[in-house]
Amino acid sequence: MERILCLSSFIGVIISIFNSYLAIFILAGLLLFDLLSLKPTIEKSSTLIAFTSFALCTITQLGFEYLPDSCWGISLKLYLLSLCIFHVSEFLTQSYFHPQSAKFSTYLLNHSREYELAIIISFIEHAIKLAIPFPEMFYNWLALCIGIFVVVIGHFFRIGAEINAGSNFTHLIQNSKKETHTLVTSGFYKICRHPSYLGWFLWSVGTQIMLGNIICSIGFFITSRQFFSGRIYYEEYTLLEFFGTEYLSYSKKTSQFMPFFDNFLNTPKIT
Ligand SMILES: C[S@@+](CC[C@H](N)C(=O)[O-])C[C@H]1O[C@@H](n2cnc3c(N)ncnc32)[C@H](O)[C@@H]1O
Repeated sequence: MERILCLSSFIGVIISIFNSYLAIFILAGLLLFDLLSLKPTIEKSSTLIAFTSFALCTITQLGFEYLPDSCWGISLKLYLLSLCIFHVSEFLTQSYFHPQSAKFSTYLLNHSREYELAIIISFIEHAIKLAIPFPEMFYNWLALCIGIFVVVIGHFFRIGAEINAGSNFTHLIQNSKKETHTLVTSGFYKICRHPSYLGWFLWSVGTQIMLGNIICSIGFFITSRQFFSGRIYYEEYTLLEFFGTEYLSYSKKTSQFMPFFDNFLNTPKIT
Protein backbone atom coordinates (compact mmCIF):
# COMPACT_ATOMS: atom_id res chain seq x y z
CA MET A 1 0.00 0.00 0.00
CA GLU A 2 2.76 2.48 0.98
CA ARG A 3 4.61 1.73 -2.26
CA ILE A 4 1.55 3.04 -4.15
CA LEU A 5 2.22 6.46 -2.60
CA CYS A 6 5.83 6.42 -3.79
CA LEU A 7 4.62 5.29 -7.22
CA SER A 8 1.96 8.04 -7.29
CA SER A 9 4.66 10.70 -7.28
CA PHE A 10 6.34 8.99 -10.25
CA ILE A 11 3.01 8.75 -12.03
CA GLY A 12 2.54 12.52 -11.52
CA VAL A 13 5.93 13.21 -13.12
CA ILE A 14 5.32 10.84 -16.05
CA ILE A 15 1.84 12.12 -16.91
CA SER A 16 3.04 15.72 -16.86
CA ILE A 17 5.89 14.82 -19.25
CA PHE A 18 3.62 13.01 -21.70
CA ASN A 19 0.92 15.61 -21.09
CA SER A 20 -2.15 13.85 -22.47
CA TYR A 21 -5.80 13.39 -21.57
CA LEU A 22 -4.67 10.11 -20.05
CA ALA A 23 -3.58 12.21 -17.05
CA ILE A 24 -7.21 12.90 -16.13
CA PHE A 25 -8.07 9.19 -16.23
CA ILE A 26 -5.00 8.20 -14.20
CA LEU A 27 -5.68 10.85 -11.54
CA ALA A 28 -9.34 9.76 -11.47
CA GLY A 29 -8.16 6.15 -11.03
CA LEU A 30 -5.99 7.15 -8.08
CA LEU A 31 -8.90 9.08 -6.57
CA LEU A 32 -11.03 5.94 -6.85
CA PHE A 33 -8.24 3.94 -5.23
CA ASP A 34 -8.13 6.47 -2.36
CA LEU A 35 -11.87 6.28 -1.86
CA LEU A 36 -11.89 2.48 -1.90
CA SER A 37 -8.93 2.16 0.46
CA LEU A 38 -10.57 4.67 2.84
CA LYS A 39 -7.39 6.55 3.71
CA PRO A 40 -7.88 8.32 7.03
CA THR A 41 -6.05 11.55 6.10
CA ILE A 42 -5.69 13.75 3.04
CA GLU A 43 -1.93 13.92 3.77
CA LYS A 44 -1.68 10.26 2.75
CA SER A 45 -3.84 10.53 -0.34
CA SER A 46 -2.20 9.11 -3.48
CA THR A 47 -4.23 11.56 -5.60
CA LEU A 48 -2.72 14.51 -3.73
CA ILE A 49 0.78 13.00 -3.98
CA ALA A 50 0.43 12.41 -7.75
CA PHE A 51 -1.18 15.79 -8.30
CA THR A 52 1.63 17.60 -6.44
CA SER A 53 4.42 16.22 -8.62
CA PHE A 54 2.18 16.65 -11.69
CA ALA A 55 1.62 20.32 -10.77
CA LEU A 56 5.32 21.00 -10.03
CA CYS A 57 6.41 19.48 -13.36
CA THR A 58 3.60 21.17 -15.32
CA ILE A 59 4.42 24.64 -13.91
CA THR A 60 8.06 24.05 -14.90
CA GLN A 61 7.02 22.99 -18.40
CA LEU A 62 4.78 26.05 -18.79
CA GLY A 63 7.72 28.21 -17.73
CA PHE A 64 9.90 26.63 -20.40
CA GLU A 65 7.18 27.11 -23.00
CA TYR A 66 6.17 30.70 -22.31
CA LEU A 67 9.10 32.52 -20.67
CA PRO A 68 11.47 34.31 -23.08
CA ASP A 69 14.97 33.11 -23.90
CA SER A 70 16.55 36.26 -22.45
CA CYS A 71 18.79 36.14 -19.39
CA TRP A 72 15.96 36.88 -16.93
CA GLY A 73 13.64 34.40 -18.66
CA ILE A 74 16.20 31.59 -18.66
CA SER A 75 17.10 32.20 -15.01
CA LEU A 76 13.43 32.00 -14.04
CA LYS A 77 12.90 28.82 -16.08
CA LEU A 78 15.88 27.22 -14.36
CA TYR A 79 14.64 28.38 -10.94
CA LEU A 80 11.30 26.64 -11.55
CA LEU A 81 13.12 23.52 -12.75
CA SER A 82 15.39 23.53 -9.73
CA LEU A 83 12.48 23.93 -7.27
CA CYS A 84 10.71 21.07 -9.03
CA ILE A 85 13.80 18.79 -8.86
CA PHE A 86 14.34 19.65 -5.19
CA HIS A 87 10.81 18.89 -3.98
CA VAL A 88 10.13 15.86 -6.16
CA SER A 89 13.49 14.29 -5.29
CA GLU A 90 12.83 14.88 -1.56
CA PHE A 91 9.62 12.93 -1.88
CA LEU A 92 11.05 10.15 -4.04
CA THR A 93 14.15 9.46 -1.93
CA GLN A 94 12.39 9.65 1.42
CA SER A 95 9.35 7.62 0.35
CA TYR A 96 11.68 4.99 -1.09
CA PHE A 97 13.59 4.54 2.20
CA HIS A 98 10.65 5.22 4.54
CA PRO A 99 7.52 4.18 2.61
CA GLN A 100 5.48 3.89 5.81
CA SER A 101 5.89 7.59 6.63
CA ALA A 102 5.47 9.01 3.10
CA LYS A 103 2.91 11.80 2.98
CA PHE A 104 2.29 15.20 1.38
CA SER A 105 4.69 16.93 3.77
CA THR A 106 7.51 14.65 2.54
CA TYR A 107 7.70 17.03 -0.45
CA LEU A 108 8.91 19.64 2.11
CA LEU A 109 6.76 22.23 0.34
CA ASN A 110 5.13 23.31 3.59
CA HIS A 111 7.91 22.60 6.08
CA SER A 112 8.11 26.14 7.51
CA ARG A 113 6.55 29.59 7.15
CA GLU A 114 10.08 31.05 6.77
CA TYR A 115 10.80 28.83 3.77
CA GLU A 116 7.52 29.68 2.05
CA LEU A 117 8.14 33.39 2.67
CA ALA A 118 11.70 33.16 1.34
CA ILE A 119 10.49 31.58 -1.93
CA ILE A 120 7.78 34.25 -2.37
CA ILE A 121 10.28 37.07 -1.69
CA SER A 122 12.71 35.60 -4.23
CA PHE A 123 10.02 35.77 -6.95
CA ILE A 124 9.14 39.33 -5.90
CA GLU A 125 12.77 40.52 -6.04
CA HIS A 126 13.13 38.93 -9.47
CA ALA A 127 9.95 40.66 -10.71
CA ILE A 128 10.79 44.10 -9.22
CA LYS A 129 14.01 44.23 -11.26
CA LEU A 130 11.96 44.00 -14.44
CA ALA A 131 10.05 47.14 -13.51
CA ILE A 132 13.10 49.38 -12.97
CA PRO A 133 15.18 51.08 -15.68
CA PHE A 134 18.16 49.10 -17.01
CA PRO A 135 17.17 45.66 -15.68
CA GLU A 136 20.18 44.22 -17.53
CA MET A 137 22.28 45.63 -14.67
CA PHE A 138 20.93 42.85 -12.49
CA TYR A 139 20.36 40.02 -14.95
CA ASN A 140 23.72 38.94 -16.16
CA TRP A 141 25.03 35.82 -17.84
CA LEU A 142 28.04 35.48 -15.54
CA ALA A 143 25.83 35.35 -12.41
CA LEU A 144 23.56 32.90 -14.23
CA CYS A 145 26.48 30.55 -15.03
CA ILE A 146 27.96 30.77 -11.51
CA GLY A 147 24.50 30.17 -10.04
CA ILE A 148 23.86 27.12 -12.24
CA PHE A 149 27.23 25.66 -11.20
CA VAL A 150 26.48 26.13 -7.47
CA VAL A 151 22.91 24.80 -7.84
CA VAL A 152 24.09 21.65 -9.64
CA ILE A 153 26.64 20.93 -6.89
CA GLY A 154 23.91 21.60 -4.31
CA HIS A 155 21.51 19.10 -5.91
CA PHE A 156 24.33 16.58 -6.25
CA PHE A 157 25.22 16.78 -2.54
CA ARG A 158 21.63 16.84 -1.30
CA ILE A 159 20.31 13.91 -3.37
CA GLY A 160 23.60 11.99 -3.17
CA ALA A 161 23.76 12.25 0.64
CA GLU A 162 20.15 11.12 1.05
CA ILE A 163 20.76 8.04 -1.10
CA ASN A 164 24.12 7.47 0.61
CA ALA A 165 22.62 7.50 4.13
CA GLY A 166 19.59 5.44 3.05
CA SER A 167 17.20 4.59 5.87
CA ASN A 168 19.47 6.36 8.42
CA PHE A 169 18.39 9.66 6.84
CA THR A 170 15.13 11.11 8.12
CA HIS A 171 13.71 14.58 7.53
CA LEU A 172 13.12 15.01 11.26
CA ILE A 173 16.08 14.73 13.64
CA GLN A 174 15.70 11.53 15.64
CA ASN A 175 15.71 11.98 19.44
CA SER A 176 16.10 8.31 20.26
CA LYS A 177 18.25 5.74 18.52
CA LYS A 178 16.52 3.07 16.45
CA GLU A 179 18.12 -0.38 16.52
CA THR A 180 18.75 -0.23 12.78
CA HIS A 181 20.39 3.22 12.92
CA THR A 182 24.07 2.99 11.96
CA LEU A 183 26.64 5.77 11.63
CA VAL A 184 27.38 6.56 7.98
CA THR A 185 30.96 7.75 7.44
CA SER A 186 31.66 6.88 3.80
CA GLY A 187 30.86 8.43 0.41
CA PHE A 188 29.49 11.96 0.79
CA TYR A 189 29.83 11.60 4.57
CA LYS A 190 33.60 11.35 4.12
CA ILE A 191 33.68 14.82 2.55
CA CYS A 192 31.85 16.42 5.50
CA ARG A 193 29.58 15.40 8.36
CA HIS A 194 26.49 17.18 7.00
CA PRO A 195 26.56 16.79 3.21
CA SER A 196 22.80 17.04 2.70
CA TYR A 197 22.68 20.32 4.65
CA LEU A 198 25.65 21.56 2.64
CA GLY A 199 23.74 20.60 -0.51
CA TRP A 200 20.63 22.44 0.64
CA PHE A 201 22.70 25.51 1.59
CA LEU A 202 24.47 25.61 -1.81
CA TRP A 203 21.20 25.00 -3.63
CA SER A 204 19.36 27.80 -1.84
CA VAL A 205 22.09 30.42 -2.26
CA GLY A 206 22.91 29.22 -5.79
CA THR A 207 19.33 29.70 -6.99
CA GLN A 208 19.43 33.36 -5.90
CA ILE A 209 22.79 34.00 -7.59
CA MET A 210 21.33 32.36 -10.71
CA LEU A 211 18.34 34.75 -10.58
CA GLY A 212 20.64 37.75 -10.08
CA ASN A 213 18.78 38.50 -6.81
CA ILE A 214 21.35 40.47 -4.82
CA ILE A 215 19.21 41.00 -1.69
CA CYS A 216 18.00 37.38 -1.59
CA SER A 217 21.50 35.99 -2.25
CA ILE A 218 22.76 37.77 0.87
CA GLY A 219 19.55 37.05 2.82
CA PHE A 220 19.53 33.34 1.95
CA PHE A 221 23.24 33.06 2.79
CA ILE A 222 22.81 34.60 6.26
CA THR A 223 19.54 32.87 7.19
CA SER A 224 20.54 29.39 5.90
CA ARG A 225 23.88 29.62 7.70
CA GLN A 226 22.08 30.61 10.89
CA PHE A 227 19.48 27.87 10.48
CA PHE A 228 22.03 25.10 9.87
CA SER A 229 24.24 26.28 12.75
CA GLY A 230 21.41 25.72 15.21
CA ARG A 231 20.21 22.50 13.61
CA ILE A 232 23.68 20.93 13.40
CA TYR A 233 24.45 21.87 16.99
CA TYR A 234 21.40 19.93 18.18
CA GLU A 235 21.85 17.04 15.71
CA GLU A 236 25.48 16.47 16.72
CA TYR A 237 24.42 16.39 20.35
CA THR A 238 21.99 13.52 19.58
CA LEU A 239 24.54 11.72 17.37
CA LEU A 240 27.09 11.86 20.21
CA GLU A 241 24.50 10.32 22.51
CA PHE A 242 23.74 7.56 19.98
CA PHE A 243 27.26 6.68 18.84
CA GLY A 244 29.61 8.08 21.54
CA THR A 245 33.31 7.55 20.78
CA GLU A 246 32.51 6.33 17.25
CA TYR A 247 31.06 9.77 16.46
CA LEU A 248 33.94 11.54 18.23
CA SER A 249 36.59 9.80 16.15
CA TYR A 250 34.53 10.39 12.97
CA SER A 251 34.29 14.11 13.75
CA LYS A 252 38.05 14.33 14.30
CA LYS A 253 38.70 13.01 10.80
CA THR A 254 35.90 14.80 8.92
CA SER A 255 35.03 18.49 8.43
CA GLN A 256 31.75 19.57 9.91
CA PHE A 257 30.07 21.42 7.06
CA MET A 258 32.09 23.29 4.44
CA PRO A 259 35.24 21.33 3.57
CA PHE A 260 38.41 23.46 4.03
CA PHE A 261 36.42 26.12 5.99
CA ASP A 262 36.07 24.56 9.39
CA ASN A 263 34.80 27.73 11.06
CA PHE A 264 32.08 28.36 8.50
CA LEU A 265 29.28 27.78 11.05
CA ASN A 266 29.11 29.19 14.58
CA THR A 267 28.64 25.72 16.00
CA PRO A 268 31.03 24.53 18.72
CA LYS A 269 33.51 21.98 17.37
CA ILE A 270 33.53 18.48 18.81
CA THR A 271 36.99 17.32 19.87
C1 LIG B 1 17.87 15.49 7.85
S1 LIG B 1 19.00 14.18 8.18
C2 LIG B 1 20.52 15.08 7.94
C3 LIG B 1 21.73 14.20 7.89
C4 LIG B 1 23.05 14.95 7.87
N1 LIG B 1 23.07 15.99 8.85
C5 LIG B 1 23.35 15.52 6.52
O1 LIG B 1 23.39 16.75 6.39
O2 LIG B 1 23.53 14.75 5.57
C6 LIG B 1 18.88 14.07 9.93
C7 LIG B 1 19.00 12.66 10.48
O3 LIG B 1 20.17 12.04 10.00
C8 LIG B 1 20.83 11.35 11.05
N2 LIG B 1 22.27 11.43 10.77
C9 LIG B 1 23.02 12.54 10.62
N3 LIG B 1 24.29 12.23 10.32
C10 LIG B 1 24.36 10.89 10.28
C11 LIG B 1 25.39 9.96 10.01
N4 LIG B 1 26.62 10.36 9.71
N5 LIG B 1 25.08 8.64 10.05
C12 LIG B 1 23.83 8.23 10.33
N6 LIG B 1 22.81 9.04 10.59
C13 LIG B 1 23.05 10.36 10.56
C14 LIG B 1 20.47 12.07 12.33
O4 LIG B 1 20.39 11.20 13.43
C15 LIG B 1 19.11 12.67 12.01
O5 LIG B 1 18.04 11.93 12.54
